[in-house]
Amino acid sequence: LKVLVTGAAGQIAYSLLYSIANGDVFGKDQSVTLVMLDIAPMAGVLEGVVMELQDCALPSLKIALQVTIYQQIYEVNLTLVISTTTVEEAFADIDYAILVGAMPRRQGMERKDLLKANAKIFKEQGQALDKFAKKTVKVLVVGNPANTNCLIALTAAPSIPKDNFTCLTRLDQNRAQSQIAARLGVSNDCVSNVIIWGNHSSTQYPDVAHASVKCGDTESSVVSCVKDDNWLNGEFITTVQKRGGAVIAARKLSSAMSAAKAICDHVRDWHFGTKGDKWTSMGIYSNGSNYGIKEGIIYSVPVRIAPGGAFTAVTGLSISDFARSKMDETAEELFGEKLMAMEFMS
Ligand SMILES: NC(=O)c1ccc[n+]([C@@H]2O[C@H](COP(=O)([O-])OP(=O)(O)OC[C@H]3O[C@@H](n4cnc5c(N)ncnc54)[C@H](O)[C@@H]3O)[C@@H](O)[C@H]2O)c1
Ligand SMILES: O=C(O)C[C@H](O)C(=O)O
Repeated sequence: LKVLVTGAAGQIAYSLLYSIANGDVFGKDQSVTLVMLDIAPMAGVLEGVVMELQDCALPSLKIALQVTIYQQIYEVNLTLVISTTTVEEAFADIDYAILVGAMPRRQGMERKDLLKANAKIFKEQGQALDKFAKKTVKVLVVGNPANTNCLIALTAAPSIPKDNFTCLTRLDQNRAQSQIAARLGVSNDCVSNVIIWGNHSSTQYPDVAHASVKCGDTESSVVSCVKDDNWLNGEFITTVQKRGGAVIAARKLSSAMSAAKAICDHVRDWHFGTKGDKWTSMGIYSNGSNYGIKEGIIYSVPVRIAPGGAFTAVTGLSISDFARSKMDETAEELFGEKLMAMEFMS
């Protein structure tokens, strides 16, 4: 497997690269060529990250480690990591593109305020995917605003199927799941089937109407266990919607460790599939057939994934009037971002 991580000298990648190299995403027995891309001024930092990866002396490594910085090649553990500063090299024949590289927001900004700065990165990288990547490449867009950047990349890569493009809302799902687990005093893995609808923004709708919690052998609905609709329809939703901002206010930097963990969860599920009747949320291209969401945006919905990566949106879930209005509000924001992106691109 050839796996590209962009923004490889940045703070999310600092956690993410370790997990991939350690076999936590594709398995310990899968050999992976890890391609690390950052912009030329970051080549020195990238070199330091590669040194650290080498110094981890990871035991299970079938991961390819070949390092090419300034034309130097280091061989590590008889395997190869390629680190590069050119887009052509980075995107050649890749199986996964994890597109992290982009400007993060600072305190007081909304994620869509980054569109002007980041849109052109995703146009260029969409074009590179179109030209150099395998046509089966699976693309995960993380850089914000993630949904609209994903749409920009997809539009610039017409030779790659639309279903190969996703954006990250797993961090929101993990946040929602952990809020519920904490409220009920259970461990996080007891809670399942939380849904994130729509945009990775403060209009997203974290929905627990179909979520369940497992205590021992019994599985019950989250709504019946929490027994507090005011909290579920109020503070719970706003906490999840605003969590990214709260982390920025506290850390003066946007989330990185939890973002890297969510990327690993997203890619692992996309690679190996979801289990049984469980689902997960991902931003996917809306073709107009799911839950009345119009065509032409990247909108987060629950999906089930087959081993190997084919996913289908979960259909037939009942949608309350409250949910309907939240789902429409976040779709509307995405159509607004799409218009803005088109202006910046023209
Ligand atoms: N979707 C999510 O859940 C989620 C979560 C956290 C952060 N993010 C977003 O992820 C992005 C990265 O966050 P970070 O904290 O790692 O930022 P960072 O500033 O620490 O790192 C970003 C890296 O990207 C590099 N970069 C910039 N332009 C590039 C290009 N054209 N090609 C390759 N690399 C490029 C920068 O040089 C830098 O090293 C931000 O946009 C942030 O808002 C999204
Ligand atoms: O909030 C941000 O800007 C970073 C990231 O999207 C997050 O949700 O933590």
